[in-house]
Amino acid sequence: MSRGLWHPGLLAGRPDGEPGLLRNFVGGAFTGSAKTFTKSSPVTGEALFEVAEADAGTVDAAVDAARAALRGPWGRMGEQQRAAVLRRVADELERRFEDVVAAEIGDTGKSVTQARTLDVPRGAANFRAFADIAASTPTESFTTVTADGGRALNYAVRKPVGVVAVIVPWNLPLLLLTWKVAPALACGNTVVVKPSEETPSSATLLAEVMAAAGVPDGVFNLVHGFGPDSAGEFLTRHPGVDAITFTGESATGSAIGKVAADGVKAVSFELGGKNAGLVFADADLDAAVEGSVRSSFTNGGQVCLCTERLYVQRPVFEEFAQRLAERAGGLAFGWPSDEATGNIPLISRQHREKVLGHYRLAREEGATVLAGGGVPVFGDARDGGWYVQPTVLTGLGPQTRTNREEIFGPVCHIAPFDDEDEAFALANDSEYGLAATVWTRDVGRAHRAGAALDAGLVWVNTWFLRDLRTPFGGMKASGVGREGGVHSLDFYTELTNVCVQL
Ligand SMILES: NC(=O)c1ccc[n+]([C@@H]2O[C@H](COP(=O)([O-])OP(=O)(O)OC[C@H]3O[C@@H](n4cnc5c(N)ncnc54)[C@H](O)[C@@H]3O)[C@@H](O)[C@H]2O)c1
Ligand SMILES: O=C/C=C/C=C(\O)C(=O)O
Repeated sequence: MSRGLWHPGLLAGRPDGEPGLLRNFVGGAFTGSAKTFTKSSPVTGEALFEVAEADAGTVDAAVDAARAALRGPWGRMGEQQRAAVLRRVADELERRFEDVVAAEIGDTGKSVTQARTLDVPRGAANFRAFADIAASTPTESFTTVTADGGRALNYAVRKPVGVVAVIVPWNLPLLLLTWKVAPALACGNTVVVKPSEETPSSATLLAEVMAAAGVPDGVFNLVHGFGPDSAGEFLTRHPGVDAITFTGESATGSAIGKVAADGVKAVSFELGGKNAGLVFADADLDAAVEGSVRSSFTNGGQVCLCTERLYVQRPVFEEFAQRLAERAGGLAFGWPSDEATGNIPLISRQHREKVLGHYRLAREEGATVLAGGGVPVFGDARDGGWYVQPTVLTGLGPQTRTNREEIFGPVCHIAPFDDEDEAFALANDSEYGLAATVWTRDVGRAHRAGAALDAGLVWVNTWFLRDLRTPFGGMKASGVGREGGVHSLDFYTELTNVCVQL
């Protein structure tokens, strides 16, 4: 018999008896369903959970519950009261800290160090940040002088959009879910969330947290399932949904965009990337190597912000390439529960096939493999999981598929450049425009990069350093719109301008 859903065995990616059942959460109650699917461990391939797949009727019930809750106590609260509820959610998440860590590791196989320092703290931080932002951001007001010399007062009122569908991927499950749920709720909306089929656990635990924190029934609803012809599509097609916020692949964003257009629904899309890192010869090379190890290999390279294209100025290219390859080869393959673990498994067999397909393609395109390129052998249960070696490639031109397609694994290609203009042009030569990272000691160049690079996020001498008040999102195929700070308020509210003739 299982010792509960979030048992310590998950920290090693192992089951503990019979797989537990993860259920949908509708109108404040957990509900099962006729159909279930199996969630397996990326670490060992063993079955961890059965998950209740929401059918169209369950999605209807979730949307109805969300709509009804808009008219209930939630709809009557002021923003300060809602902020207080969200702070209780953050407190409760922290009280359940080790359960959430176990849930995240069970689903993804990520390292305990990352879960404890990034994923779970950011979950709590998202609720506190948007409680503060929503409760303290003013709206505009203008006095108008009319033709006859009279006066009119204009002021804007923020109102919730209504029922928001939140559809998120598997790579940073709690972080990405709460990054959207927190501002949506802070603005007075109600939500129906659809986590990835690969990562049902932390969203289920968040439903427990919501109930314990006193979030009124129907404000947070959860439906499990897949995309097409399943919970994801039922939700985006639902006429009762007012807005869709989505993080995931660009192709999925495009499919959802078509459906949203039919329903004339507002969308916010955070999509894929093929992010460049630029290392100039004047950079602190130690910092650039360590920063690039992080930016290419964190979370098994499964972060939309990860660097898959590194361009290094010619005088330091050889040294940088050699040092990066050595560091990649030296990253520890521990169990998730080992604090020193540097490599984590990919999320699924299917995703590993995709990444290994790219490793093969790179060789076919003529790449030189400086590190990795294959699958590690453990001699233990992890051989049943979805690990690949962190991989450093070189020798390919900018038009190769390796340098154009998002791989979403622990892999980067490294190529030399001669001057700043060439570096910026190479970085911009992409269908995507999410993030760029620049390593330089030249302060003028740092600012020129910020202006020149076609990316929603430009980091200088750092990577993935986040302030939740700042705009976040991508250009080109990397997204539509911005979230973060007041930009989240703009998406999760409707503004009514009130004009009063004085
Ligand atoms: N820009 C960002 O902020 C950001 C952040 C994280 C991940 N990503 C991107 O996410 C991708 C990896 O995640 P993934 O593989 O889970 O993405 P995905 O697009 O396959 O799936 C994302 C979510 O959409 C659902 N979905 C799939 N098809 C759907 C449909 N037709 N209708 C409704 N829902 C549907 C999935 O079930 C899942 O919950 C990468 O491309 C990565 O770059 C982007
Ligand atoms: O995988 C993508 C990471 C996205 C990060 C955020 O959305 C964030 O830090 O708010």
